[in-house]
Amino acid sequence: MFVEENMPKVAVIMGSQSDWPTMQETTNIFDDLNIDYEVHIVSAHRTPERMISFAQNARENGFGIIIAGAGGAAHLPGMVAAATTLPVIGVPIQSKALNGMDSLLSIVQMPSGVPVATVAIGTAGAKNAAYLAAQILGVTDSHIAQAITDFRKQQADAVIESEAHLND
Ligand SMILES: Nc1c(C(=O)O)ncn1[C@@H]1O[C@H](COP(=O)(O)O)[C@@H](O)[C@H]1O
Repeated sequence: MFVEENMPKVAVIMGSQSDWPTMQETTNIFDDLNIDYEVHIVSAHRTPERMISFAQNARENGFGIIIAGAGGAAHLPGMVAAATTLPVIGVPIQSKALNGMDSLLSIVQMPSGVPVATVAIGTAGAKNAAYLAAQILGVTDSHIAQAITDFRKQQADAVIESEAHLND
């Protein structure tokens, strides 16, 4: 695995272990793109001191971006964003009761001055959180930028390929 010297890690955090099947979609992409990350369970509600300590120390612990997944009353991404100036990407987990609309609205409507870059509900959002983080890292890391360019090409080729089969 190639990791550029001093490249910041991405923190992938989630409110509960039950969010892992969704957030694993994020880390699978980091594995494919050779991006360094750590996974932690941190909850604004259940482990508030741990959340504040995690967010306040994230930069000195080598993180450059935080991806936070949470469901229901999804306060984690916004509260982490309040306690750090690192960019925070919020992933609304698809909750059972309200299908993730609760998660989405809890994450997306931040007051001005404390942004959370909010992606779509569920696994599509978890994947896009990884691509967005990679694109941000790619601003200063040419290897990651190239990996994204290669991925986009494969994606486009797959679309063309899928069309070809329609006419078999
Ligand atoms: N939204 C939050 C926060 C938080 O925002 O701090 N902590 C846990 N949770 C969410 O509660 C849901 C149910 O959790 P359990 O399955 O553990 O009961 C999860 O989707 C989690 O993200």
